[in-house]
Amino acid sequence: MKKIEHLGIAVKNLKDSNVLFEKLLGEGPYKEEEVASEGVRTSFFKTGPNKIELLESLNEEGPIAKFLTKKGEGIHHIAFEVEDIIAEMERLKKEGFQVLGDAPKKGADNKWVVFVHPKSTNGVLIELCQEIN
Ligand SMILES: CC[C@@H](C(=O)O)C(=O)SCCNC(=O)CCNC(=O)[C@H](O)C(C)(C)COP(=O)(O)OP(=O)(O)OC[C@H]1O[C@@H](n2cnc3c(N)ncnc32)[C@H](O)[C@@H]1OP(=O)(O)O
Ligand SMILES: [Co+2]
Repeated sequence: MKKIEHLGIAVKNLKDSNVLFEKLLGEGPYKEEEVASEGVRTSFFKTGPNKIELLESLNEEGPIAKFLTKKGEGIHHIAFEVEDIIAEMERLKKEGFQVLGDAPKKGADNKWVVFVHPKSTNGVLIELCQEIN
């Protein structure tokens, strides 16, 4: 794994949280993007070399809506950038992690993404991502 690519934070209201994080970080989001396949609207902030992804649910059944109901707002996942997402999926499966799905999906910010179930990673949802060329 190359580095932590972003931290994902589940929020109830993206507009309100954009204002809050702009106050916190001193700079507004550099982009907003809807990812219909995940049922989310996202905004991205830069903090030095690091990124924060805020996630608002577009529906009442998706992963962010469920997370907000069960746990409330807060850190939802850690995303790691990888060189070869397919190879990394296979490596993690062999190590006994529960990789979700058979193939990477198109995520936000021009990335292929795949997730690892939090039940197999000490309660932390992990995202692997690779830049789409
Ligand atoms: C914008 C695209 C992309 C990007 O480019 O960056 C994103 O970041 S999208 C982010 C949103 N998408 C996802 O989270 C997809 C992956 N998640 C899933 O597939 C599901 O959420 C899940 C992890 C498989 C859980 O789904 P499910 O079993 O249907 O729902 P439950 O809500 O009942 O959860 C079961 C169990 O797991 C706990 N849980 C769920 N989410 C998390 C989490 N983020 N962190 C820690 N724990 C989590 C949940 O609390 C339940 O626990 P128990 O109640 O103890 O059973
Ligand atoms: Co993410």
